[in-house]
Amino acid sequence: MSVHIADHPLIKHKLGLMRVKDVTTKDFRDLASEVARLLTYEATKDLETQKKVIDGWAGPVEVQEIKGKKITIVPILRAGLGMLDGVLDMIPTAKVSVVGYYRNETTLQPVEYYVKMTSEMDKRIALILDPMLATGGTLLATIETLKRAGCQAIKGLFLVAAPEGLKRITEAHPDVEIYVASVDERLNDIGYILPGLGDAGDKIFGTK
Ligand SMILES: O=P(O)(O)OC[C@H]1O[C@H](OP(=O)(O)OP(=O)(O)O)[C@H](O)[C@@H]1O
Ligand SMILES: O=c1cc[nH]c(=O)[nH]1
Ligand SMILES: [Mg+2]
Repeated sequence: MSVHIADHPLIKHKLGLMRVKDVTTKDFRDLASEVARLLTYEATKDLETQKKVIDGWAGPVEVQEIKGKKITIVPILRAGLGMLDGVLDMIPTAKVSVVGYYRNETTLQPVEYYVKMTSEMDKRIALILDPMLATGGTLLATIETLKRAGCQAIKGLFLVAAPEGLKRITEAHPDVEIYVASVDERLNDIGYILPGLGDAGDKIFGTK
């Protein structure tokens, strides 16, 4: 399955708090980070582990360690930065590959303004972070950039997605695994998700 809708009570509760009209910047930021942490737990459930023997306090002991591909976290500027701390709390050794897109307000097309990836993208699992998956244009552009860099294993973590954007992504890239706290009702006529969160970037950075 490529779309995983979170079914955890803590995620539902925290997302509900983020939807409050007058939520403060601090609360929105804290909650974005907390939900990102919980989504990371969901998105890493299928990582393989391998056994190894270490020196424990009472002698040799068999433990498990993560095996295989290393992770690179890919926050999409700017709003994706609001999820980065939460994900790094869970995967502190991950390399971070940053991509920057803003959505043209009239055409809703993504405009790329920054890309800085870590080395050996072909050997890594990419974990894309963005609070919002609306028309899907930004995610589509990000996936294409990652695939061009050789990345073969891609997952994306989102707080809220619109059905229209999800359909677009799953049709174009069925191999990409999407983890989302909520799939909302629809897009409005200016490309915002309803009921959604409003402008997530502005809420995280306190702009507007
Ligand atoms: O699915 P789409 O229709 O492409 O829309 C989603 C994008 O829009 C928002 O970014 P925005 O352009 O507002 O930039 P920002 O993060 O700098 O606020 C959001 O954080 C996504 O990146
Ligand atoms: O609802 C939306 C859609 C795009 N970007 C946002 O921040 N919110
Ligand atoms: Mg924005």
